Amino acid sequence: MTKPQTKLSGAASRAAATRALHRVLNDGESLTNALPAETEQLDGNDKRLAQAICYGVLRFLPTLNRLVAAKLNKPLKGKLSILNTLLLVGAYQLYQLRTKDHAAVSATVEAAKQLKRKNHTGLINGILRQLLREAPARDEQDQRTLPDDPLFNHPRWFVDALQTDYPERWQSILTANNQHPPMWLRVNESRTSAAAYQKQLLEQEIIAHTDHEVSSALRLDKACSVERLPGFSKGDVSVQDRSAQMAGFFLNADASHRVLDCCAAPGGKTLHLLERHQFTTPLVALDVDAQRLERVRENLARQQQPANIICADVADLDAWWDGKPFDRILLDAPCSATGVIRRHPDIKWLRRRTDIEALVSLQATIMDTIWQTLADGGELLYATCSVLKQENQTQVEHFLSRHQDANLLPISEQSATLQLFPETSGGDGFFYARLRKQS
Ligand SMILES: C[S@@+](CC[C@H](N)C(=O)[O-])C[C@H]1O[C@@H](n2cnc3c(N)ncnc32)[C@H](O)[C@@H]1O
Repeated sequence: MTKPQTKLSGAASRAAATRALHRVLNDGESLTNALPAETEQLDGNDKRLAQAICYGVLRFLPTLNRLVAAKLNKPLKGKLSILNTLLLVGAYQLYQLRTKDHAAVSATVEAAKQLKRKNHTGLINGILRQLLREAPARDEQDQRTLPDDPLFNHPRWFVDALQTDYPERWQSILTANNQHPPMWLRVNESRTSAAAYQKQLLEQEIIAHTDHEVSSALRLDKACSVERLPGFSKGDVSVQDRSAQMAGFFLNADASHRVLDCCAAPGGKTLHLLERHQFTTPLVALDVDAQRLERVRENLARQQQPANIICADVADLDAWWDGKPFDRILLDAPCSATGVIRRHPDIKWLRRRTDIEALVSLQATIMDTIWQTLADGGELLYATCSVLKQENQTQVEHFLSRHQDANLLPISEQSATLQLFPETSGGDGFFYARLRKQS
């Protein structure tokens, strides 16, 4: 006889979350890959629960690790390390989810069986019950406050880097990184306005807010599935953070320009450019990653937009460039992604200090190479979703010192370049610099 569905599915979501987290924490895989692979078989609610658990555990990993480690006689290592991950999953639920305590404990114990650790259900049950006994009372939001972490649940190297770069605001950046990001939409302004689409959303009982700076942006009060968004399938609207939407405006393109988007996948910014301009010469969307380029193709098909898609290493000009200069180049560079930790908390544990040096060097190589393909008088928009100066201001300063024919064009009347932080605008951490080639 099959067991009652509720019990089984509750355990399945905890087991799936544990496996996905284990792939991230032990195998170094990204959550973007691991989570869909592990939750494929789950229904909608269980998928959402597994996702919430994974994000939460990654946001508060050091704190949860400490809570669990204090209850273990010896660390759970090697083949038993999956049990440690399961305990993190259990501890997170007890502190931060509204699930009834007994349900959270029993579903997590049941998950141990699904993870083929039947012999350890007693251990899991005992530790979770100990944690529960010692946990503080639930607050008005029905949550328990997790103990503070001196590094705000971030790796030491990153905290050090932020303290150096931003002595005034490093703490608020770290705090913001552990919060849920809002869902932002980009309205296709060639078809409708953000204000008009906001009204359409309201008819579906979806509350959205316009943005004082980014005309295409709408922030949703509550995230929802894209199927609920009117006109999503035909490209009336896309999901894109407000900071990322700025690229489409800062590139300063017009329809007569020959445009290169040289790190284009998965195509969010390419599409925005195509929505904004009916280019007479097809925009070139290039990326080195063939799989990610498939996403560009899908996105273009959804919007029925044309582009010249090229799979190549942008630094290998012989492989892809026809020698015709570009008037505008968007370089949305490969970067540490430290500005989008809210959306990808796994970045905190996957990224290493040494990766930054390698990324800075790759960015410089790409910038130097594509500068050759820019027309005299043309403009390059350099963008990253990083908050580290090395990849941003310092990178641009070094570029300017290497290229006497490059001038920095101010982003606004107030600032030469723009560094956005996750805590200020409700958008992600992003950096923009506009560079013009002398004619
Ligand atoms: C920040 S992502 C781009 C996001 C994209 N612009 C968007 O808005 O959807 C950086 C991209 O750079 C690509 N990339 C990294 N090294 C590259 C290289 N040498 N040549 C071309 N693309 C590269 C990666 O595959 C990745 O898709």
